[in-house]
Amino acid sequence: MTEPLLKIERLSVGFRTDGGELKAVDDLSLTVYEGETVCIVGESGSGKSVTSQSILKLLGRNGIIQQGEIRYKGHNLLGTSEQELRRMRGKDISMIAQEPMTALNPVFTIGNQLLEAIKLHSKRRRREAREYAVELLRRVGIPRPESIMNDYPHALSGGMRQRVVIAMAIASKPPLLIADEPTTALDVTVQAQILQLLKKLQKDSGTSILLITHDLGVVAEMADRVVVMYAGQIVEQADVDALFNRPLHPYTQGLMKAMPTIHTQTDEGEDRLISIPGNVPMLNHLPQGCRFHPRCPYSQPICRQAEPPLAAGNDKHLVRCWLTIPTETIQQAAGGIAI
Ligand SMILES: Nc1ncnc2c1ncn2[C@@H]1O[C@H](COP(=O)(O)OP(=O)(O)OP(=O)(O)O)[C@@H](O)[C@H]1O
Repeated sequence: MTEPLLKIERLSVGFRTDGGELKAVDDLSLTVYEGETVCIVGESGSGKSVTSQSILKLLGRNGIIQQGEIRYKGHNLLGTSEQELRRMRGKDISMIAQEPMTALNPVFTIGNQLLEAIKLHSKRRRREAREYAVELLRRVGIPRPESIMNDYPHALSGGMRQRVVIAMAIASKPPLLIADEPTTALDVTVQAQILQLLKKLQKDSGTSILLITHDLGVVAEMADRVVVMYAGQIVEQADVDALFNRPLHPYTQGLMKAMPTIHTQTDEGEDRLISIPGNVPMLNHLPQGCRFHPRCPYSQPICRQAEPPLAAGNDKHLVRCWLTIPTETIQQAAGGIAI
């Protein structure tokens, strides 16, 4: 197999806070290969955004990379200067955020901002750049692109703004797109259109996508591989079909039961949402043992005492759960704790 485009190895990220240092991401490893979509899924606060922000060192001032490596085309991003990273942002790796207005400046026209993004990494003359900008707007499905160039962001709907942000993000044809909840702020029908757009762009240009979402519906639609995070750790990682056909971690199983489907409708035809009881633990009050055990319907004594390793279930399917580990191995690891 070829080298991955992006390889994160044993990454831990902390934050200095008034209450001491918090570990928001704990010993996380993942890879993204050329042309594939990897989804990171998990509830709010599980460390998805912190993972993606670490890639281009966009953590706030109180963020600290405690350990690990992030390699893009074999090049260690964590050892890269701020100047070099600034050159890489947009050219090699682009980010699409949840709320398009965070990427757009309300006082400049769409055309100004798109031309700026184009000229940042290419030597096109003004006329060529303008033609390319119009072509990009057309490619992301914006009707009447020439006239939209003169509009200000507030004149567009949320879905159209997100299309503009995507146009800016792909202007320099970056091999890797990081999209952090790109459809969460949009209406359901618009969400589907934006996902279709990302898929089409990927098919046309072979871009890799690291997609962050809390929505398993989005994962089913988009992912080749899935990373499930809980309280800063990966709890399961698998190809999308393997994950949906046979989720191994009780947390993933819970997320799937919480997905609205026709099977969860009541006799009156209303959606009955089954939620996972309890909440994600606070990072400064993590439970001993498995971080999910207080919410887990299958919790055993070992789960309350020792943290399970992330281990191979079958083939490339990884899971962090004592229930999937053979009893003899647990007894050896736990030194005789009852299971
Ligand atoms: N600058 C910061 N200072 C302190 N704690 C932070 C900071 N940024 C993030 N955190 C904490 O890190 C943890 C992980 O946050 P992160 O934003 O990655 O979660 P998430 O899974 O992306 O959730 P969401 O979907 O709500 O964004 C949270 O507990 C969050 O409060």
